[in-house]
Amino acid sequence: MSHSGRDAAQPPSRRNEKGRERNRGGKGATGPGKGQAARGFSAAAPAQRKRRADPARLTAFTVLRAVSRDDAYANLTLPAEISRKRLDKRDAGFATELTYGTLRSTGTYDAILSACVDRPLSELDAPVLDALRLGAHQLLNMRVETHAAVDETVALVRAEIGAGPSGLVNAVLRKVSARTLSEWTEKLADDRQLSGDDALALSYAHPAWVVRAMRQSLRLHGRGTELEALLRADNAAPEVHLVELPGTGPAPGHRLRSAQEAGAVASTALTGAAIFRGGDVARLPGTREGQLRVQDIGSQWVTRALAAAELPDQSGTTEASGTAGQPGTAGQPDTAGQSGAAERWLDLCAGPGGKAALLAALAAQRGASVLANEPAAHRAKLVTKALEAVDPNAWTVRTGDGRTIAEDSTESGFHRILVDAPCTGLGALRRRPEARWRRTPGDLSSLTALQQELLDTAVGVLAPGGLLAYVTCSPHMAETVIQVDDLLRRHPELVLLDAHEPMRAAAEDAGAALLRETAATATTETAARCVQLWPHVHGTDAMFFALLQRPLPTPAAAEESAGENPDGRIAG
Ligand SMILES: C[S@@+](CC[C@H](N)C(=O)[O-])C[C@H]1O[C@@H](n2cnc3c(N)ncnc32)[C@H](O)[C@@H]1O
Repeated sequence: MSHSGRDAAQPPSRRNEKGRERNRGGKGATGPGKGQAARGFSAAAPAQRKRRADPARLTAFTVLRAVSRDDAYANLTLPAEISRKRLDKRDAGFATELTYGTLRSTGTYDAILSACVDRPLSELDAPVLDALRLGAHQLLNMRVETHAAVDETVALVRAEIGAGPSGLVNAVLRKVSARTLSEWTEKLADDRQLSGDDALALSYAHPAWVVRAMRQSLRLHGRGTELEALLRADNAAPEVHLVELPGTGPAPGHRLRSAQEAGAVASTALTGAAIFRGGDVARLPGTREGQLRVQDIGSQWVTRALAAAELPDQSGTTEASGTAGQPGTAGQPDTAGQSGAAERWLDLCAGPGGKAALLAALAAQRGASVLANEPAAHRAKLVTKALEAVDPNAWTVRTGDGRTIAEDSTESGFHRILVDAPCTGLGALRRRPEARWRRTPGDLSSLTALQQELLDTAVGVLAPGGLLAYVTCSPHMAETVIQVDDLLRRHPELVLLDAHEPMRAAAEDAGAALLRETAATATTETAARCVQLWPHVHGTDAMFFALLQRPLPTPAAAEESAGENPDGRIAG
C-alpha cells in the first residue's frame, strides 16, 4: 500500500552530482514555494522516482479522465473501474475518496492551481490538469503525506502521460503544498476581493450561482441561517439507505431484518427504510433479486407519501388508502379510493426506476397498477429491470416522451401520477460529485420549460379527484415553488394539498417531528404546503414534493358531463 505514504522511498541526498538542489520547481510553476523541506518531500530526483502508478490512484485518474473527456458519470464509471482493476476493499475506498473528493472540489482546486501555474489552466493538456487536481486533493484534503502525494502523482503522470510533464507536475504540487486549504482559500479570497456567496463558493467548492440558488431557497423555507451547514453536507459522502419493496420478500420485513442482522440500522424517520454503514450492499440477501434496494430515504419518502395520500370518495369527502407499505386491514390489500375500481397510477418520468419499483410494489398490494414511462430506451430497460421483483400484473413500462402520454393512453385518467421531473439535480450533489461543475444557470430555462410541459400533460390525464405529485431532486426555486405557483396559475382548478400530511402518514415519529419544522418555517403559502427535504436536516437528498389534486366535479357538473361524455372519459 503506498497511499499512506509510509513506504515511500527516502533516498539520502537532496543534491545531484553537480551539487544543485533537486526539485526546486519546474518550468511552468509559479507562486509560493516556501516550506517544502519542512513538509517532507521525497529527496529523489524525478528521474529516479518510481514510474508505476499505484492502482488506487490509477483508478481515480482513469475515472477523472472519463469524466472530463467523455462527460462520464463518476458514480457509474468508478464501480466498474474498481471491479475491472480488482481493487481490494482498502484500495477501493481510497480510490473512491480520491475520485469523489477531487471531482467535488474541482473549482476550488482549479483556483489554487491557477495561482501556481504560469499560464491559464486551459492551456495545459487535459490529462495533466486532471493529474494536478488529483494531487491537489491529496495535499489539501486528505491525510496523505506530502511526499507521497507528490511522488505518487508524478509517478502516475510518468506512467500514464509521459516523462515530459512530470517536472511541471512535481513543481506545481510543491507550490500547492506550501499552504493548507484554508490558507489558500483565504489568500485567494483576499487576492480576488471575494466576499459573501463568492467567498463561500470558493471555501465550500460550489459554483457561486449554486450557492446563491441555495441561499434563496433556504430563505424561502425559513432556513436562511443554514447555508454553510447545507454546503458542508453537500461535500460529505451520503449514507447508504435501503428499502425493502413491500410484498416481494419471503415475508413482510424479512429482507430488512436480514439487513439489520448484517449491520443495517432501521430508519427512525421512515417506515420500511434502513441505513447501512459500511459493508458490501450487494451481499445482503434480497439485493440480487431486487427485493432489497439502495434508495435515498427522501426518494422512498415521497413515493410512499403519494401512495399514502387520500383520494376523495364519490361524495367528495376523502377516503384513506391505508398507510403506504402496509396492507389496509388484516393483511388484505387496500381497495381503490373511488367506486371500488382498481386505481391506475402513472410514473411519467420513471428512469432508472427507483421510485417506480417502490410505487409498483405499493400498487400491487392495493390491486392497483402502474404505468412507468421513460423516453430513453436504455433507461426504460433499467426501469423494467427495477420492476422485475414486483408482481408483473401491477406494472407496464412505456418507452416514450412523457408529453405524448395522452395520445397513447386509452385510459380514462390516472388516479395517482408521479412527475419526478428531469431537473438540475442540485439536491443530489453529494452523490454526483461532478454535477455541480457541469450544470450551468443556462440549463434552467430548458429544464423548467420541460417540467412545465410534463406537468401540463400530467394534469391532462389526471382523473377527477386524482392526485398529482410533483417531485424534483433540486431545491432551486425555479424548479420547485415557482413551478408550482405557475402550474396553479395555468390550472386554477387544481388544489394544492398540504404535502406534509401524507409524508407524516408514511413517517416514523422522528420523521414526523422533522416535518413539523419544515411546515412551520416556510415563508410563503405555497412553500408551506410543499415539503422540501435537506441533506443537512433530514440526511436525505434535497428532494422537493408538492401534491395537487383535481377536485371531483360538483354533482351538477358531473350530471352535465355524463350527458355529454357517457363513457366517463376525461379530456386529454
Ligand atoms: C429525475 S429522473 C427520474 C428518476 C426516477 N423517477 C427514479 O426514481 O429512478 C428524470 C427522468 O426523466 C426522464 N425524462 C427526460 N425527458 C423526459 C420526457 N420528455 N418525458 C418523460 N421523461 C423524461 C429522464 O430520462 C430521467 O430518466
